[in-house]
Amino acid sequence: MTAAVEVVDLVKHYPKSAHNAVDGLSFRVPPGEIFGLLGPNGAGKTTTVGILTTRVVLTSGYAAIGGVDVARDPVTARSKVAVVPQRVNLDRSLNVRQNLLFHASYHGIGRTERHALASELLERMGLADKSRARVDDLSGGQAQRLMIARALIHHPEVLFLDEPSTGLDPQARLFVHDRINDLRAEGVTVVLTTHDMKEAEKLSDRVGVVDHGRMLTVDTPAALIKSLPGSGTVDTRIRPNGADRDKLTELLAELPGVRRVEPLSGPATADGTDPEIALRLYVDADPGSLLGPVAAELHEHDVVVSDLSPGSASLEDVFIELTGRDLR
Ligand SMILES: Nc1ncnc2c1ncn2[C@@H]1O[C@H](COP(=O)(O)OP(=O)(O)OP(=O)(O)O)[C@@H](O)[C@H]1O
Repeated sequence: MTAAVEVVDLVKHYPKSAHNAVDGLSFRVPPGEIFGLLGPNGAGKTTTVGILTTRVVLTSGYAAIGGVDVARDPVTARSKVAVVPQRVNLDRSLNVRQNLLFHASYHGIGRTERHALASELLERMGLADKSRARVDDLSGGQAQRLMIARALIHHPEVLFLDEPSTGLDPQARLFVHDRINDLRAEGVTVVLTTHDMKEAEKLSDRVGVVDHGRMLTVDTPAALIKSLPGSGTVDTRIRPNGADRDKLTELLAELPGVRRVEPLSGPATADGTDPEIALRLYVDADPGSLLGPVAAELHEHDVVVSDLSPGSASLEDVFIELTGRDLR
């Protein structure tokens, strides 16, 4: 089956740059998949999306949309893609509906069809009553929904969404997530770039983690989490009661089945002398089976335990494990 997106040994070198922004990147997205393209700041995601949407010229390698080579036939490739950027780039001189009509006419859609499509998309994006509103009068969430409507008007095969819910309130975010899931049902391929690991985990069929212009791993969020050493967790909130915190952390880390222990942020007491602390234990064993031994160890050192709960690692843990904690 022809891939919706195919990238092979892709390289992008910006002039005067000391290193390649994209440095031998390869991945494949089958039609109808929601693919999360993840990576730290500067990893090369925007550049890759820029190449796939024909806004950036590749240095070497191959990039194709629905089998169309973006370097050889950018016009056809462009007709198959749509982009929803992070920043609002609507035409402020046009009203809401006109933004859609103008975009449809740019893509050669006839008058009757473009009016019907505009009405349908405004309805679907919850903007029917904003049809004549000025772009400047839209909220952030409404502008985002209008950009998604605009992106969909020429029936793209692949939709690139850049940080789709940054700055949206929970209601608007859920609405956008539901619409993205609708696209999956309709067979539209979605490439999602986001720094929100919860969003990526929730929406993506598979994710690819990029760093320094290279693909580190590609798999389903569940498989990536499962592959993480210590993919189970035990969270505990304790008051050390005078016990040495570093020593406690060491003792917990030495329990059989515990791989490592990390502090989670937690509230401190007013005087700061004996603050309550929250720790996360990453465990190889079944997290439930460790609750007893952890409680016993803490009890032995007179520590007050206010919470002890089993859980599982998250996509964020996978991301940090792969790309490290250093700021970029
Ligand atoms: N127009 C440009 N000219 C020169 N260097 C660039 C240009 N655009 C990006 N870069 C560099 O290329 C590298 C990759 O940047 P890119 O924007 O693709 O990363 P990103 O993963 O999208 O980052 P972010 O998550 O911050 O958006 C970075 O080192 C960046 O500084």
